[in-house]
Amino acid sequence: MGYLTTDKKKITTKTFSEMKAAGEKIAQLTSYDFTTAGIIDRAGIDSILVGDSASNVMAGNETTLPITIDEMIVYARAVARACKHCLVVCDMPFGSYQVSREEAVRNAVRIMKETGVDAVKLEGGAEMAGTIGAIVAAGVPVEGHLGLTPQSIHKFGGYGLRAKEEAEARKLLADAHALDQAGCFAITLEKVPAALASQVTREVKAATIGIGAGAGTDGQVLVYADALGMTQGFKPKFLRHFAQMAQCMTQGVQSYIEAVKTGSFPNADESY
Ligand SMILES: Nc1nc(=O)c2c([nH]1)NC[C@@H]1CN(c3ccc(C(=O)N[C@@H](CCC(=O)O)C(=O)O)cc3)CN21
Ligand SMILES: CC(C)C(=O)C(=O)O
Ligand SMILES: [Mg+2]
Repeated sequence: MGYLTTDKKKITTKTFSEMKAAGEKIAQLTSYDFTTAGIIDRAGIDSILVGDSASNVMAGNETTLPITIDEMIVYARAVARACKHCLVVCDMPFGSYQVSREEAVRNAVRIMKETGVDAVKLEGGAEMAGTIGAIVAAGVPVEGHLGLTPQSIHKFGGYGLRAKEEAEARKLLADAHALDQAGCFAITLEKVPAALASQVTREVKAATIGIGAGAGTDGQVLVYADALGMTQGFKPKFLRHFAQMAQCMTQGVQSYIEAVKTGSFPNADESY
């Protein structure tokens, strides 16, 4: 865990269960690079997720499917280096845990060894319980992910609301219990009805972290670039912009251009 530069305690998976028990909400954002993660960590976030949304946000892909474990490791290592306080979780990318239990454990161990993150996260329900159990048994904390699972986009055919029918809701509840029993310390609930997310939250030991899952979960997660208003075309109903970074950056860039073009930058003080 190492020494911290301020008095704020390092957050662990145990802190998550203490926060759940105390009813203290958990705030998680994604991040993929050293500079941004440092700002988010020092701002006091509880957890950073190195999401496979890096595939979209960092690499410009349409989906999360193409990102590789080697790419995730580069992002995760940079984030882990920057974080002194928050719990850092790394998404296992598509293909790195579905083939076999052995390969899943090998890749989870590799992420831990090569990045310095605190935990891994993977998508799926009861069908992943055995894999999750094996990763947890190897000593690696696992966060689950239910509801809208973007790595299965081609199976579902869209990013619509999940588990709105009774049968799907019952399946999600059973999946949540399976993940809980497999030893997940947390479960992401993405784009599901608020009432269902609240029920899962009441019934499982794991801390639930919602995105488009209402206010009843133990915590919330957003892609940082969405939350800070950088991804301007993306505005699902669940998203709130907490800053207008695209506007702010545009103004900064235009000031720079203007200063270069007019010759006001660099001035004498900025020259040798
Ligand atoms: N920038 C970014 N933010 C995310 O939240 C995110 C990613 N990228 N990449 C991976 C997944 C994909 N995610 C998504 C994608 C779409 C919606 C969504 O609600 N889209 C539409 C509605 C689509 C529909 O109803 O079929 C929208 O309203 O924008 C939500 C989460 C969440 N993740
Ligand atoms: C949106 C969150 C939960 C995620 O999985 C990601 O950013 O990859
Ligand atoms: Mg993800």
